[in-house]
Amino acid sequence: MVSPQLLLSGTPHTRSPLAEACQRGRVLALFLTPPYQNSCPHISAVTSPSTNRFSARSIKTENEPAPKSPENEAALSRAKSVPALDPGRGLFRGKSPSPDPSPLATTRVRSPSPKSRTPVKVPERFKSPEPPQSSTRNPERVRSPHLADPVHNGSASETNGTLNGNDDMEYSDDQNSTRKKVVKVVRRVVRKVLPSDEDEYQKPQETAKPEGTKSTTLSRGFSFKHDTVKTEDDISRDIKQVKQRPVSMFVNTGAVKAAEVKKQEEAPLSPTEEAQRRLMRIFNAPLHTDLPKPVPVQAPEPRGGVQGFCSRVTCQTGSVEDEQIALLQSSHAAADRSQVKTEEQIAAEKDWYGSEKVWLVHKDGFSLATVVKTEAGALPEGKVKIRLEHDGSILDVDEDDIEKANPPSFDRSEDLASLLYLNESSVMNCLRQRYGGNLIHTYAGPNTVVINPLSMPSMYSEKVMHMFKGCRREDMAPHIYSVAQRAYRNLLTTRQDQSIVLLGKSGSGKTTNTQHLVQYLVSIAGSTGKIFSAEKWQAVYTILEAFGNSSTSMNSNASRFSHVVSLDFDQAGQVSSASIQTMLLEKLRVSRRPESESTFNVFYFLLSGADSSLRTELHLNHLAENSTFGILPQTKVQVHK
Ligand SMILES: Nc1ncnc2c1ncn2[C@@H]1O[C@H](COP(=O)(O)OP(=O)(O)OP(=O)(O)O)[C@@H](O)[C@H]1O
Repeated sequence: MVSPQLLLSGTPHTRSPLAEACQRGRVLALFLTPPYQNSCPHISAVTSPSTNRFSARSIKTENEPAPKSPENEAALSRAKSVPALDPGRGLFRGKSPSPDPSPLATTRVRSPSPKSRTPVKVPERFKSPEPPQSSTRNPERVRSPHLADPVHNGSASETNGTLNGNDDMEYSDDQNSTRKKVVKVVRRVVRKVLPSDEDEYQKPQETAKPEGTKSTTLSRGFSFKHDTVKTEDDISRDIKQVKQRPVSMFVNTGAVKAAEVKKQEEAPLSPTEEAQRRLMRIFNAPLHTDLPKPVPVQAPEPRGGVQGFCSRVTCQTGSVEDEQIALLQSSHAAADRSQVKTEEQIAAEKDWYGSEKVWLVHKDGFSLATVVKTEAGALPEGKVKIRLEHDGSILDVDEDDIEKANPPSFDRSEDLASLLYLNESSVMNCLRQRYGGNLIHTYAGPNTVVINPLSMPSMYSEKVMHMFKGCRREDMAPHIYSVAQRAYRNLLTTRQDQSIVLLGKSGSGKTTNTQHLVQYLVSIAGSTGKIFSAEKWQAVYTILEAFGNSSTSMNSNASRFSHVVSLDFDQAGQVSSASIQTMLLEKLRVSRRPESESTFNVFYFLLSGADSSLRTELHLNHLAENSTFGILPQTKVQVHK
């Protein structure tokens, strides 16, 4: 299962990559600002461009000054007492946090939007439904204007049926049953002719409606997910989803994916889905047996100079951590060595080129083949004869379906840009070979591709960090720490802003890698007066995650907002302040959450933290026990110093 990829770039900051990234969707960005800059003007480059109209509008609205009103003034005065989330005025700047930071921290990490929110005029049809009218009331008062006249054709009454269910008392039973039948038939026909998303969306609600639950007074054009009475099962299911998260992230995702794959086998796939499945097949396929065996894990001898490997850590103990270091070192050394070829290798490569190896691209991935030479005119134009390597079968295929293969020495190439033949199959083959050897990071020119390992490898530790400290990019194996190191080094040598933008689909590891970047920078650079630390960052992020993360079909702890982290450095190269700006929070999830996905984590945390009297008071006493999330009431408030 797996392998969403993640593209990272650690290049000197310019507006264009960020703007481009933002146009593509949700991104994470990390800015490093040298000492001469007190504020970071680039955040606007992240916030303003967006192709998502809804998001763009909400940002714009939120940033506009609000009209003066008592409420707004109160909000403004509140905002004044809270440090703004300007990049230059970081959360961690200045004094250490007060001993009881929890309420303040929550406010301080808020997106700056509320203080200037413009009241939105809600169109009449989008307003919350009125409470159901009592049947003793005068029907004239509650009747919808659409039903001023008695309706006999059924369809019209269906459109408004839920608005005036009680009004129908004036009809006789016979009329009612006939009407209902007609409504059913019309509804069925309409659904068949015009199957819409909305219908699909409403279907589960109808089936899930518990017996005895009255229809809610909703217009057909808009409905709230929670307007149907939520059963204990629904709530417990949501709780379970969150509970399962820390235990087995990928088992969950895998189960969902497996179910999806089954479904998709029946339905035609979109090009994106098809590409995703092809990717999964490639990464799940066993490694090609003809390829050279992985280089034995052993630390190379430390060498100095520009081309030498920057080896600060030697492996003595043989722990898992050391193995990882040795693996990185040996793969880098092997890549280095591959530039100097022995006579044997040169001869083997000559053979390779002489036999003209190609990749045959097919729907399951690509297969190695050799072009069979034929006489001119023996094959129709545009066709080529090949012999597949794995079973020796001869095929006539389209020229467009083959791509040139690189010699095996390029299989674990550290930089995709250095491949002799740069095509999709060769790139995938290189990534696949590296992934099979536990090497999830690969350079792609100035960028770095990271493949989600779906496990917790020991490639992130202080020891590994130390290995990268002070090194140059060419002396280091590809790693997320080398991205951070390169940005830090550039910052110190050029005194220019640096940015690292993380791109990738949901679940590809943007958040995880941001954590590693921050951790690396703060532990390597240090922090002035310990104002900033990895623990403080983690504490802030815990709160952000509670309010902005939820379980989705792609990721059981998906961030439903974008954020920009800025680190400011002083003359000594230490972190002097940090800030985080959040944007594009998927607020709609509160009122309209997608089927089989949860709402924001904080709701489940609150439920699990409520004591029994509060639960009884709120009629929540039938919910699962407090320990559902492993958060006990007395320990649920954690103060991070
Ligand atoms: N390099 C990695 N090493 C270990 N685990 C990883 C790595 N990258 C991702 N993961 C795991 O994959 C899961 C998803 O990662 P993460 O939440 O960072 O993805 P994301 O891109 O931020 O997703 P979203 O956009 O939905 O928020 C996490 O459980 C994380 O532990």
